[in-house]
Amino acid sequence: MSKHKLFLLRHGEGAWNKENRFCSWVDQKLSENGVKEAQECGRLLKEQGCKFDLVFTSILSRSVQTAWLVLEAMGQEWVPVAKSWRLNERHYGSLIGLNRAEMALQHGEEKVKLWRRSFDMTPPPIDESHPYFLEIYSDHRYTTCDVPRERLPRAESLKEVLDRLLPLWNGTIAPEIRNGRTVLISAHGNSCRALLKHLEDISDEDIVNLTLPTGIPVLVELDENLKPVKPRQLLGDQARIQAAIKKVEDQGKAKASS
Ligand SMILES: O=C(O)[C@@H](CO)OP(=O)(O)O
Repeated sequence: MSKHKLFLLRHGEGAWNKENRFCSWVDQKLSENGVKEAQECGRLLKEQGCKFDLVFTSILSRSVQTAWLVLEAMGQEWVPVAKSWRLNERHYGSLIGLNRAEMALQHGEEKVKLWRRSFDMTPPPIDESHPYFLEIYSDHRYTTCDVPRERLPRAESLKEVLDRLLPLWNGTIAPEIRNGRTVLISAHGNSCRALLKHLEDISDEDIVNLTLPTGIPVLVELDENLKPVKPRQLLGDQARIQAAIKKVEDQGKAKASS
């Protein structure tokens, strides 16, 4: 029997989702469309009568901004929000800033799909010569993490995302849920995929086929052991959701940028 409701949310569209560049740890804000998606999500959750006790976000602005907009649209601005780098988007290493469609042209769509969606492939690490290295590692936010800056990742597979996310899940989020709190996690495509893999025990092979659209709340109903009692539900208009998933998948199709 369902005992707990957990809501996962990939932030609304960011400026680089639109430009089709790997964004990862670069701190892009939401696009105009992303703002609308987050507000729409809040309206939908309000309509469904959701009441949150606690929200978790990453320390990237697009996930924080999404949480604010959702809570504002729900009239639940008072709900406490906790932030952790452990919910950040996957670190895409030296791929950060590159255009996915151009990468598919150069390396093939299969390779880009593996980089984007496989469980244990780590992209080449970022180094000091990378155009976004300084912007990321000199940012004050990374001095506030529970690991020293030198030990923060330089690239991550989905498996490594799950490894850094699990201490937050097991140590903080899961106990709150067990205590009866209704939690919203406003995070990123790959941090949500990693958590879903863990909760639903998705195999390394099958996780390749899980893509999450921006701004669509995912409801996971859990039993007292925090095991899902039914398939996850992506809330909203199902035709729109399928189109939004296809849009994200198509970002990896080969195309020269104009
Ligand atoms: O750019 C990123 O960091 C992520 C999410 O936007 O990209 P992808 O969908 O390719 O994993």
